Amino acid sequence: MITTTPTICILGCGTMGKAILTGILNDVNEAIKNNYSIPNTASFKPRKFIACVSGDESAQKVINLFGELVTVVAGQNVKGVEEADVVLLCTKPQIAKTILTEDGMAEALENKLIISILAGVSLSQLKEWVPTSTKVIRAMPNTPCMIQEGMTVISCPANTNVDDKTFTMWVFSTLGRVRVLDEKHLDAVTGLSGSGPAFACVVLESLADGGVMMGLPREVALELAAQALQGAARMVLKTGKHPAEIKDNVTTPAGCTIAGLLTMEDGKIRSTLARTVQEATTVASTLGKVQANK
Ligand SMILES: NC(=O)C1=CN([C@@H]2O[C@H](COP(=O)(O)OP(=O)(O)OC[C@H]3O[C@@H](n4cnc5c(N)ncnc54)[C@H](OP(=O)(O)O)[C@@H]3O)[C@@H](O)[C@H]2O)C=CC1
Ligand SMILES: O=C(O)[C@@H]1CCC=N1
Repeated sequence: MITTTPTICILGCGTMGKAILTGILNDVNEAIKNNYSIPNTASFKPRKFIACVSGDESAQKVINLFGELVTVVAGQNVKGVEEADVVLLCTKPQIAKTILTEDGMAEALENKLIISILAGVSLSQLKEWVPTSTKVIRAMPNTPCMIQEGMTVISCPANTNVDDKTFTMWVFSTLGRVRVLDEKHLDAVTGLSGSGPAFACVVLESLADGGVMMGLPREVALELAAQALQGAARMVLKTGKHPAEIKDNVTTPAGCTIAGLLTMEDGKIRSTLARTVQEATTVASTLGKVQANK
C-alpha cells in the first residue's frame, strides 16, 4: 500500500523526468500555499523527490532547475530506488532492461510500484525484468505536463490494486488530463499525444511563417498562431463540438477562410498529418525491441 507521503524516485531525469517533476512540484507548492484545501492535490503529499541520472553534467542541470526540492544522484540508481516508495521510470526505452536488471536493483524494487513512461516497452517486458513482487503500470504522458497542460494515458495490468491505480492517476492528474486505456492502444497514444506536441509545433510554426510572409512581426505571428490553435483546441475540448463544425463556422461563403482551406487540401494536409501519426505509432511499437546502448 502506498503511503500518502511517498518518496518518489524519477529514474532518468531528462526532458520528461524534468517535465513531470516541474508539474508535480508546481501542484504540491500550490497545495501547500492553500493548506491542501484544493480538491485532488490533497490526496498525496510527497515527502521527498529523488532524481537519478547517469552523468554529472545532467545532475547539475537538475540541481540548477530544482535546487533543494529534489535530491539528485548520478550513477547510483540502486541507491535512489532503495530510498523510494514509487519509481517513475523515465529513461530511454533502449536502456531500461540494463538499468532494471543491474546488481542490487531487484532487491531495491521488492514490493514497490514502477510507473513506466517508456515508449514501446510493454507491461510484460517490464514484468520480466523486475521481481514478481514489483508492481508495474504504464503511462504515456507528453511534454505539456511541464505546464500542467499534459495528456496522459495510463494502462494497468488487470490485477492492479486500487491504491496503485489511484496514486498513478493522482500523479498525472496534477499534470493535466488523464485517461485509462487498454495497453493495446498505447503505441497509437504515443504516436498521437506523446509525439503530438512536436507535430503541433510544426503546424504552429508554419502558420506563423505565413503571417511573417504577409508582413507580421515574428513574435506577433507566433502569438496569433499559438492562440488560434489553443482557442480551437479548447473549443473542441470544452464544447464537445466536432472540429468540422467549428471550421464551418469560421468559413464565410466566398470568403477568405474557404480560399485558405482549399489551398490546405491541395497540399494533402489531412493525409499528411494522419500518416504522420501512423508512422510515429509504427516506430513507437518497435522502440522496446531494440536493446542497444543508444
Ligand atoms: N520526450 C517526450 O516528449 C516523451 C518521452 N517519453 C518517454 O520518456 C522517456 C525519456 O525520454 P526523454 O525524457 O525525452 O529522454 P532524455 O534523454 O531527455 O532523458 C533520459 C534521462 O535518462 C538518464 N539516463 C541515461 N542513462 C541512465 C542510466 N544508466 N541511469 C540513470 N539515468 C540514466 C539521462 O541522464 P544523463 O543525461 O545523465 O545520461 C536523462 O536524464 C523515453 O522512454 C520516452 O519514450 C514519453 C512521452 C513523451
Ligand atoms: O520520440 C519519442 O520516442 C518520444 C516518445 C513520445 C514522444 N517522444
